[in-house]
Amino acid sequence: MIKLHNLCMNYNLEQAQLNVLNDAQLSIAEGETLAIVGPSGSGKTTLLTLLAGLEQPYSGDIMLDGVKLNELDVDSLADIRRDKLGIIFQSFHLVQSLTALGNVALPLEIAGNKNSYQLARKMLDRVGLAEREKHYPAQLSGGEQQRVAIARALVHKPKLVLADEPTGNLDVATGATIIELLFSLNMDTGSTLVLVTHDDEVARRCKRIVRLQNGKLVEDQDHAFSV
Ligand SMILES: Nc1ncnc2c1ncn2[C@@H]1O[C@H](COP(=O)(O)OP(=O)(O)OP(=O)(O)O)[C@@H](O)[C@H]1O
Repeated sequence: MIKLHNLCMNYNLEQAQLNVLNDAQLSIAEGETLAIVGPSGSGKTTLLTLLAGLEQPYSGDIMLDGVKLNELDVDSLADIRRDKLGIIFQSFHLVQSLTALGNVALPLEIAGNKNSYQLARKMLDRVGLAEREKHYPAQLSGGEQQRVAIARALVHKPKLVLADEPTGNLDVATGATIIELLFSLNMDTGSTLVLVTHDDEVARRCKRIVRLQNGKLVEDQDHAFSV
């Protein structure tokens, strides 16, 4: 489903170049759950941004279902995001002027789905927020906002879900609930899940763990998937 081939990503600093990814290789099969771990600044978010087609690599290929994202223009990348991707960020990224229901319905509205509000309502119910559909993000707690964000990311049943530190802004107990919800919904939809995390326990919930080390992706061979 996903194949990274000789992926390189550099950022230009004032006097030098920062090589964040250096010939990184990775294959992810359909339906897999994969955690990306590594020290702060190792390039985890950069990698997720590339997988989402939000940035272009310096060189190398990012293939999603056989299509090279690095050869597409911004409009085609936006189409792929709309049709195939669900993205969950650490800081929720909800639209503040829309209600919880409006936020969840948004991806379906954009795709022209005629049942968008009906499906969004069902999804809000699934994340336990049916009673809060008319509330705006500012009226919800961090954990509730992240539940809305997860509902929004999954409502159109994307093939690929990308989550960047989804519990990073939440307390431990709320974070654990959010992770349970994310894995349970992911199991329902059968989507591929790529998750960036600093939390070993969260990483161990995934079928595979891949470590970013000096710009390369190294599979954690000791990780025995036991869920
Ligand atoms: N737009 C940018 N311009 C210049 N440097 C950048 C840019 N984006 C990221 N970087 C640098 O690239 C490196 C990798 O950043 P990235 O955010 O991908 O790391 P990370 O592993 O996700 O870190 P953390 O765990 O702290 O979130 C860092 O040194 C960062 O400062």
